[in-house]
Amino acid sequence: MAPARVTMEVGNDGVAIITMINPPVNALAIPIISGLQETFGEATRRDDVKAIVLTGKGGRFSGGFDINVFQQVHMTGDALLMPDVSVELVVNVIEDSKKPVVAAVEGLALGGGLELALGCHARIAAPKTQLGLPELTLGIIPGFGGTQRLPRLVGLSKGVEMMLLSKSIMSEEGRKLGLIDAIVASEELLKVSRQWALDIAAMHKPWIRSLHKTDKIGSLSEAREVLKIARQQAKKTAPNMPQHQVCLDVIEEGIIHGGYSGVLKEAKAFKELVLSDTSKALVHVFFAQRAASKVPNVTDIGLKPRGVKKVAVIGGGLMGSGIATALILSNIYVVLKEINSEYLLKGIKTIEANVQGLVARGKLTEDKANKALTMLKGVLDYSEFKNVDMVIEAVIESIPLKQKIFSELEKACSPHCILATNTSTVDLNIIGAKTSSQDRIIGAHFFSPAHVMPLLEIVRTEKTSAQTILDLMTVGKIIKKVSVVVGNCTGFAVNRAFFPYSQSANFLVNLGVDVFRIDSVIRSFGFPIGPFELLDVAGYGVAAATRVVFAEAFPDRTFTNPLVDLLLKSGRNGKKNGKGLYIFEKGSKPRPDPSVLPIIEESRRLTNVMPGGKPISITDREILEMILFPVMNESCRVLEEEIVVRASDLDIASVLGMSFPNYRGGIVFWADAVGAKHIYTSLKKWSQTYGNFFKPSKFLEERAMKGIPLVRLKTHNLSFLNFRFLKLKVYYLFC
Ligand SMILES: C[C@H](O)CC(=O)SCCNC(=O)CCNC(=O)[C@H](O)C(C)(C)COP(=O)(O)OP(=O)(O)OC[C@H]1O[C@@H](n2cnc3c(N)ncnc32)[C@H](O)[C@@H]1OP(=O)(O)O
Repeated sequence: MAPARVTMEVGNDGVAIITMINPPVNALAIPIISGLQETFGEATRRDDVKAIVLTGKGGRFSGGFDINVFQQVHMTGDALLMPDVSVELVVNVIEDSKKPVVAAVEGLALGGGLELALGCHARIAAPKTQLGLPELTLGIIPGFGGTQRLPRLVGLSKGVEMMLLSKSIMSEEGRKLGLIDAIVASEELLKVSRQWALDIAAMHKPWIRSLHKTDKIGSLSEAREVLKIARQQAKKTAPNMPQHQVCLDVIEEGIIHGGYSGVLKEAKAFKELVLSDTSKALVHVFFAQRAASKVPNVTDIGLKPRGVKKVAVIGGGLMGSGIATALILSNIYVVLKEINSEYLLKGIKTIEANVQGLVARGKLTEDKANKALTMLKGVLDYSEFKNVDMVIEAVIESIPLKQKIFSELEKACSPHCILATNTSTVDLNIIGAKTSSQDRIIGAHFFSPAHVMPLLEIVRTEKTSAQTILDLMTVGKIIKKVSVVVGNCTGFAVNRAFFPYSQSANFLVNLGVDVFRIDSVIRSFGFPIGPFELLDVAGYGVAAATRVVFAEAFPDRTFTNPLVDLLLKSGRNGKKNGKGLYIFEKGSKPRPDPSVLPIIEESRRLTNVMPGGKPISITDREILEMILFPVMNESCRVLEEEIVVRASDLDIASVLGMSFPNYRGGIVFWADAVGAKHIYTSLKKWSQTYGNFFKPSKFLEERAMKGIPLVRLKTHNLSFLNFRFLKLKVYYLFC
């Protein structure tokens, strides 16, 4: 690939076209920043240049500052690796240029990319160009003046909303808001932009320095009110992340003391935040997500994905209908098969309700909803299966039933059809045992609700062909899921690593710890709900079924306890019947139900694990550790058995599949920040008191003893990760 560079071409009309070239997104890498300094310098000096147009090559303006540089800063701790762009380039060179500068924006202008455009004197955009400042998702704030210029162009409330929610807008909305001066067809973009620049030079169009605009900010008291409300909301929605409040402080500085003062404060805060633990974790998650799309011997051997246009889904229950919804929303034809018309109708109604739910929440237009529903057909037999490209089986977790279905599929489908199962636990070799199609059998493990949750766990056996894996990954991309390819074992990667999660929470309850306190500790850590509310929401049936599977697979480390059975016996069914450990009432948040306490007491009496029969005394930190360290312990086994390609795959899977807080980087990243030694010593101590459930794995023991980070797998020679590990401060914070 050619190196990142900036070119300049001066036309006969006296307009210099400065183009950033760094595919695929023209990220502002260091050579691009220095290239901009040089070319702008030259354009300013040259007498034949009257005006300047800034653009990006390849239909994308810029995806922002090069995030790889943040990673280098995290590895070295050296914030000086980041050049001073905000004042030296955007203010001094672009905004204060003696020659007008127009941004010709196409495809996307995000983060630092949009900030460069904001520093220009006008912005011309192609239709459907994505514009946004998503920096907060990386644990930082905009650092090239975006906190000051965006509110001055679009208004304070809108600017705050776009930054705090990292919400992009399209150029059409940008035009209405005043962010974009004109929208023109892609082919006309440069022509119109160069004329616009000449018009500014000739004073036919206004020469606007957005940093000096004040008309859209409102009065000081109005601005303070907007910021106050935003602060309160951010406290609730992002309680453990510093960048939200810092962003608001920086905006306020500019409102009180002027835009330039705001720019200076922003630059300082930006550099501090880059070094924060939150930024380290979120940048790690950014790259973990992209790394998951690269699977050795699948995506790097020159295979081309075969088109998957029509998919059959077997089973219209919760999972099947969710999967069918996800497919039709992305224009893939779905044949939904059920065993009788009553179940089929129920499945179709669920899909319709899923689609209408998205309309009601403003996530889908009525037109698109209607179009999606035309992509769905219900059937009761296999006659439509001849020409489907893929089947996804989503029936109950019964091995004989799944084996029967797969034998039937072999006959009903073409020999090239992909045969996928949505099982969350059952070994794929067992499901395909009665077929001779093992090369095209694959796991497509969706998370509930399948049309909403972003993760697709793709399970391969040693016989699954690379083509089959690639095709399913491609379907994942089309339906906007993040695919993580994992190996075949009980529970695969996510459910396997997390099976101790609810068991350790139950262990604590049986040791005398309050159910609702446990949920609250887990929520404070950053999970959206605690393990017991999750139990109520997911339903006790799921818990009972998976408990058996894991108990059979891992009898040495399973904590069996009677709580779910006791709850069921007392007529509680969780959210399903409105009564579990919590009370569920329409229109209000689930409330802890104190009348459940005698049932919990009964469970404690039956398990009899409390030392001396008395409830243990425990801190919040210990509660968190006793719940998450067993998960890390099992994650170590997943890493050791190479169920995942790389440790960061488990990080992204834990974030997207289990809602592990992304600002803690995922389960393995967080474990390394805590330190293998501390995890190992704690587990060892608990195993001596409470038994094998807590016994540390060999992998963890080895890493703890040798001081090697968990992230490093046998097969990878990633010596720099060791370096990163040494640099990581333990950022094990409770907020
Ligand atoms: C000072 C400033 O205020 C600070 C900043 O600007 S911070 C950066 C702000 N910008 C962002 O957060 C945008 C991040 N990027 C994205 O959201 C998406 O990549 C995108 C919407 C631009 C494109 O998405 P999509 O087309 O699906 O491609 P995607 O696979 O994500 O990215 C393509 C490649 O570009 C890389 N890339 C994207 N944005 C990048 C960036 N800002 N820096 C470095 N690399 C970047 C990705 O890592 C990926 O690399 P790979 O092929 O080696 O894995």
